Amino acid sequence: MNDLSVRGLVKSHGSDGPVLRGLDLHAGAGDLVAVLGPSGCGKTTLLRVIAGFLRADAGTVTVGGRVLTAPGTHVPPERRAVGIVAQEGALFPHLDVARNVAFGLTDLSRAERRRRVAEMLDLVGLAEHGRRMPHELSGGQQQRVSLARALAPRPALVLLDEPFNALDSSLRHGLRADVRAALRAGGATALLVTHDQQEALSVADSVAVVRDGRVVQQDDPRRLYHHPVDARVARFVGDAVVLPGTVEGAAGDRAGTPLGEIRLPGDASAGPAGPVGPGTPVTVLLRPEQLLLRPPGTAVGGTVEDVHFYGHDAVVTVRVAGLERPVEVRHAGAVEVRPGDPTGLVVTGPALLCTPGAVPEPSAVAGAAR
Ligand SMILES: Nc1ncnc2c1ncn2[C@@H]1O[C@H](COP(=O)(O)OP(=O)(O)OP(=O)(O)O)[C@@H](O)[C@H]1O
Repeated sequence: MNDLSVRGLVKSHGSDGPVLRGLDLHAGAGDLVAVLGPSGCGKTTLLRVIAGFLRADAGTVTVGGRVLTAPGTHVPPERRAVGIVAQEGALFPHLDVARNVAFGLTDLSRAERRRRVAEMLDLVGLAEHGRRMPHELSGGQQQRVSLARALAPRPALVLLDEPFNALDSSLRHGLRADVRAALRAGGATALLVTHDQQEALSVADSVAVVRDGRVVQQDDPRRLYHHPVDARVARFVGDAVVLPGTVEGAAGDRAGTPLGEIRLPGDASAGPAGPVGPGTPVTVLLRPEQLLLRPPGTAVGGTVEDVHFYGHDAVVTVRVAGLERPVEVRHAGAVEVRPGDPTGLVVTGPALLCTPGAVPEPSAVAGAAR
């Protein structure tokens, strides 16, 4: 079984401090794991170490129990059985599509090679394009060929480095789903590097969030979104509404906030600063979709400041007494309110996170910067 295990990986480029600082990551056999992190956090460095293009300073990489990188061990890239899909396809421009896909199939007979190429082109929906040259293909088609080429030699692991980056958003959406389906059908374990959280959440079986050269949380997409380990992860994988609050109730399981009383998540009473008792100031995070508009006078009152219509939904910003900045409400369906209208607001479900202490500046952030 081709599971990938990365343990304690350390890597510096030259004399600068390490880019990878003891990174741990796991991908089950056949899983697609997204590596998500901001630009410069070390995602490409991680892929290059796993592919064997870079030597690690410390740590191990194993695939299916086979040690590829470890102290004193460095299997060369061509012997790792790792397929790579680069940012812009990187097809050989002088070879047609079929020859590009056949490139790594040197061990097969001519007939077997032809069969495998046809199978791979079929898998990525390009069965009729074998004789085309790369420059005769769209960007999305080139990425499909690149995936077919990577999968053709039946690699144990496929590494995809921001493969949809150069494509426009309508194309990205369709290609993501096709790539995911092709990877599943091909049965390879895959690591997809991206800085796009929607991409990570929508295609991956699990998402590893990288920060400062380490994986700070690896979880399935739903758990990551609903149970982030800290506020930075919460705000990196989605928009957040940040509110000041005060713990209430003998059990310390609720917080009073300018948006009313909010239930705290299960483990909130033992935050990083220790047990949080009644009266303690806290910072409460919600997802914008937890806020609902209600008729004025029936809930916490506010004033509509702005309405941004996006077709499938609208974002309504509402000013509420006690909050320095307006909150954003994601509203599905017809939007009846206009700037200046009074409105009511309710919070559904428990807080996403609760941390002891006052809200860091700015004090109410909706759609936090990533
Ligand atoms: N060959 C190199 N020599 C020196 N520094 C490097 C080298 N390659 C990368 N770096 C540095 O290492 C850090 C991590 O780079 P890396 O490309 O791994 O990040 P990334 O997360 O993939 O970024 P991006 O999303 O922008 O591609 C950056 O600060 C980068 O400048």
